[in-house]
Amino acid sequence: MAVAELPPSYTTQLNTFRISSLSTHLSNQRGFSVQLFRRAKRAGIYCSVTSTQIQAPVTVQAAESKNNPDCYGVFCLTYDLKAEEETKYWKKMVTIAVSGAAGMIANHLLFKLASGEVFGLDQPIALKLLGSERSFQALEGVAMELEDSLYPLLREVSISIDPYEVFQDAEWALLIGAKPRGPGMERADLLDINGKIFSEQGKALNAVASRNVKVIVVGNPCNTNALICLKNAPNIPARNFHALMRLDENRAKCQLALKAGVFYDNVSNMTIWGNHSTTQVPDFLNVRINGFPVKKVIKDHKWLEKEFTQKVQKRGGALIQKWGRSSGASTAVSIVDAMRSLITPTNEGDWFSSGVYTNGNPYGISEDLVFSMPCRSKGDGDYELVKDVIFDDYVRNRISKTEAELLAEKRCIAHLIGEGVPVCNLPTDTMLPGEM
Ligand SMILES: NC(=O)C1=CN([C@@H]2O[C@H](COP(=O)(O)OP(=O)(O)OC[C@H]3O[C@@H](n4cnc5c(N)ncnc54)[C@H](OP(=O)(O)O)[C@@H]3O)[C@@H](O)[C@H]2O)C=CC1
Ligand SMILES: O=C([O-])CC(=O)C(=O)O
Repeated sequence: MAVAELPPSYTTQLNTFRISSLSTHLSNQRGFSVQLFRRAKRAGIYCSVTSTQIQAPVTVQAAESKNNPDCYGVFCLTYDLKAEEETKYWKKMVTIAVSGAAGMIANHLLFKLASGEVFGLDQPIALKLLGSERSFQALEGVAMELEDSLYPLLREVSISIDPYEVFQDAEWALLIGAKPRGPGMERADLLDINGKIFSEQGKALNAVASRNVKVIVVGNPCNTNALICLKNAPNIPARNFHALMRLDENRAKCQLALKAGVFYDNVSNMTIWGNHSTTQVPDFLNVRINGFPVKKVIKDHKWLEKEFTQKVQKRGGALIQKWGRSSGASTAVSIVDAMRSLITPTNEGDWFSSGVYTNGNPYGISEDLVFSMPCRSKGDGDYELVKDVIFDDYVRNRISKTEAELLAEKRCIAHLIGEGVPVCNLPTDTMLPGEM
C-alpha cells in the first residue's frame, strides 16, 4: 500500500464525494482500477491505493484551481495509472485546444471528445478551453458540466482567455470562436474582425503548439480564417490546417440519400469543392450511391444541378430559419467526423472533403488558398489529395466561381497575411451558408 504524506487535515465532503464517486466509476473501467493520484500531489491531495482496488483518500487538501491556470476544479486531481498499466492499456494523453469553447458548437463537441467518440476508449485526453473576458463565466459553467460528467478519459481541463496558454503543446486546435455577422455588417468588416482573431491565434499556435498540431478552423468565414491562421504560423506545416467542410459533405450526402431512397451510408465519394459559402460546389459527378455513379441512380439530372446544389449551399440558412440559430449539434458531429477521417484510414476507394491549403494541387486550382478538395488519409493525421476525379463543364464553371470568391476574400485580408494593402472587392452574392 502506498501511503501519502499527510498535510494538515482538510477534508471537505464535496472533495471526498467527487473522488470516491470517480473512483467507483473508474474502477469499473479496464485498466483504471490500479494506482491513482500521481499528479494529485500538485493539488496536495493524497490517497492510499492497492494494486487491485481504489480506496478513498486518507487526507485531502483543498485544490486551489483558481490559482492554477493549468487545471480546473476536479481536474486538478489527475488519476494516473501505474506505468506498466499505462503502456498496456492506455495511449499517451492527447491535448486538444478549443476556442469559442463557451459557444453552441463547443457545447456539443466537448462532450463528444470527452466521451471517447473521436479517439476511442483507450485514449485519455486533456481539454484546454479558450474563452474571452466576455465568456469567462460561461466557460466556468462548461468546465463545471465537464466535472459533473465524470468522464473517465478526461484527465485534464483548463480554461483561459490567453491563446498562448491554451495552445501550449496542443496536438489538436479546434478554432470555433468567431464573431457572427450582425445585421447590416459588411462581409469585409467581418473578414477584418475575425481575421484579426485568427492572425493572433496563428501566432500563438506558431509560438507554443506542438509542431505537428492539427488545426481545424470552424469559425466563419472558415476558409479565409484558416488561410490567415496558417500564414501567421510559418513554423507549422500549412498542410496541418483545415477549414471545416464536413458539415457540407454530410448535408449533401443526406440530400442524395433522400432523393435516391437509400440509407445515407450508401452514399460515398462526396466532394464539396471550394468555399464554405453559398458558392460551394457539391460535386454530384463523382458521387457513388451503392457503388454506382449518381446519375445512374438519380435520373433527374436537372434536380442534381439546380435543387440539390442550392439545397446544400443554403442548408445552413434554411436551418437558421427553423431554429433561430445556426447549426450547433450537426456542426459538432461533423467536426468529430473530420477528426476521425484524419486518424482512421479512409475506406478503400472512398474519400472525404476538407478545406486544405492548395500547394501543388492536381486540379488546376489557384495555389495559396484554403480550398475544399477530396482527401484520403492513412489514419496518421495527414492526408493526400485524390487524383482520379472527373470534371465536366458544369462543375468546372462552378469551381471557377467559388475560386474567384476565395481569391477576392484573400485580397481583402492581404494586410493580415503580409501581402500589403487590402483591396476589398467582394462578389455581391458572396454569403455564408447561414445567410440568405
Ligand atoms: N464551418 C462550418 O461548417 C460552420 C461554421 N460555423 C461558425 O462557427 C462559429 C461558432 O458558431 P457557434 O458556436 O454556433 O457560435 P456562438 O455564437 O455560440 O459563439 C461561439 C463563440 O464565438 C465567440 N464570439 C462571439 N462573439 C464574438 C466577438 N464579437 N468577437 C470574438 N469572438 C466572439 C465567443 O467566444 P469567446 O467570447 O469565448 O471568444 C462565442 O462563445 C461561427 O463563426 C459560425 O458561423 C457554424 C456552423 C457551421
Ligand atoms: O453561416 C453560419 O454561421 C452557419 C454555417 O456556416 C452553416 O450552417 O453552414
